[in-house]
Amino acid sequence: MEGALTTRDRVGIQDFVLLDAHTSETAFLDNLKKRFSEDLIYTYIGTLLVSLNPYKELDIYSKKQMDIYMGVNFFELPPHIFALADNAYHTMLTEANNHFILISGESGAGKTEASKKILQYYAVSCPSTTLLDNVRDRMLLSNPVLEAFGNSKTLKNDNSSRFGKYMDIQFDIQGDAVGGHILSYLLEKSRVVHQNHGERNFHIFYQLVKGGEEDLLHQLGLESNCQHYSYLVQGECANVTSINDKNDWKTVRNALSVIDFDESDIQVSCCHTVCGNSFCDDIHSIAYCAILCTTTLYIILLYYYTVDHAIYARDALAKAIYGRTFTWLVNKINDSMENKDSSRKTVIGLLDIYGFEVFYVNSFEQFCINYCNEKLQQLFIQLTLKSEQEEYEQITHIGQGFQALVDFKWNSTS
Ligand SMILES: Nc1ncnc2c1ncn2[C@@H]1O[C@H](COP(=O)(O)OP(=O)(O)OP(=O)(O)O)[C@@H](O)[C@H]1O
Repeated sequence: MEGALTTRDRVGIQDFVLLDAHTSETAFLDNLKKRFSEDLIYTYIGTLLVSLNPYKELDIYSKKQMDIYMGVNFFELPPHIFALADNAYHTMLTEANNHFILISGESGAGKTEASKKILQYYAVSCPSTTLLDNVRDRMLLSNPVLEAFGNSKTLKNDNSSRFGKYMDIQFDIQGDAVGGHILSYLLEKSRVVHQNHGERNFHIFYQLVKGGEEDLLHQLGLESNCQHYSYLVQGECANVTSINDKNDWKTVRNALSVIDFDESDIQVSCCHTVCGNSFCDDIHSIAYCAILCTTTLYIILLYYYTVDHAIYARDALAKAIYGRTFTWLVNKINDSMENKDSSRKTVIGLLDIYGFEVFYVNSFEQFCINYCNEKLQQLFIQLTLKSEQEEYEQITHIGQGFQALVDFKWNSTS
C-alpha cells in the first residue's frame, strides 16, 4: 500500500482507526481539516467512509480513477467512494449475499452526489452487453427525472432531495447488473403549496414553464412566465443562477423517453404536475385542470362556506395529486428497470437517508422526516457501531478467559 501512496496522500491519517488520540474529538476534527485543506475529502474509519463536501469540482471521479480502483483491495489505495463501491460489489459476489450502502448526513452534505458516483462507478465497472446497457442507462437516467420531480432549492442546498430514497441494483450470479428498484418515502408534498423565502417549489414546475415547448404549454393552458403562478414565486427566487431550468427540461424530457415513457405518459405526468400545482387561484383554472385529468383522475369539487376553507381544499387537492403523480412516476421507472429473469440474484442497496434540517422544524412533515432520520440513524448505530463494539467485547472476554487460563496453569505449575 505504501508504495502506491504519494506524499499528498499521506497528509494526516487516512484511517481514523490509526489515530493515536482515538477518543479526542479535537484530534478527529484536526485530521479532517488537515486533509480537507489538501482537497482530500475522504477518510476511513475502518470500512466506514467519511466524506466532506468540497463544493467544487475535483478531478477524482474520471474513468482513469475508476480503473485504478477496480478490483483492488479496499485498504490498498487512498480512501475513495469508488473503493467502497468496489468493495461492496466484490464482497457481494464472493459471499453471494446482499449488501447495503447507507449514506447519511445533513442536508447539503453530498449524499445524492455520493449515490450518483456509486451508480456511475457500477455503470463503468460492471460487465456490459446491449441488454445490460439498457438497464444501466435506465438506472442512470432515472436520476434526472426523480430529481426534477422530487428535488428543489432550499436555503441549504440548491438541489435538495425532498424525498427519501432507497434504490437497489440487482446482479446475477456473474455480477452483471440485471435490474433495479426504487422505493421512495416521505415526499415533502407541502412544498407544492408553500415555500419559505429563498426556497422554490419542485424543479419540474420551473422546467416546464421555462423550457416547455410552445405546443405543450398551449395544450396545458400555461404561460411561459413563472411570475404568473403564485405557487412558484412565494420564495421570490424563481430564477437561480446555479440552475438552468430550460436545459434541465430537455434532459428530463430525453430521460423520460429513454425510460419507456411514451408521449401520452409525458403528457399525463405534465398534466398532473400542472394540476398538482393547480397553478390557479380561481375556479375556472381548477375546472380546466380537471378536464385535463379526466382520463385518469376523478375530481370532486365541493362548495365551501369561506375563502379559507376553499383555499385549504384547493391546497389539499394539489398536494394529493402531486403525491400520486410522484408515486406513479416511481412505479413507471421501476417497471422499466424490472428484472424479468427470476433466477437467483443478489443486490447492492443504496439508502440515501433523507437530509435532515438541523435548524428548524417548521411543519409536521419536517418533524416526520427528522423522526424517521433519528430512527434510521439509531438502526445504523445498532447495526454497525454497537455490533462492532460487542464483537470487540467478546474478543476481550475471550482474551481475558485465555489469560485467566494461562495464569491458572502458571500458578498451579510453579
Ligand atoms: N463530491 C462532490 N464534489 C463536488 N461537489 C459536490 C460533491 N458532493 C456534493 N457537492 C455539491 O454540493 C451540493 C449538495 O450536494 P447533495 O445534493 O448531494 O447534498 P445532499 O446531502 O443530498 O442534500 P439533501 O439532503 O438536501 O438532498 C451538490 O449540488 C454539489 O454542488
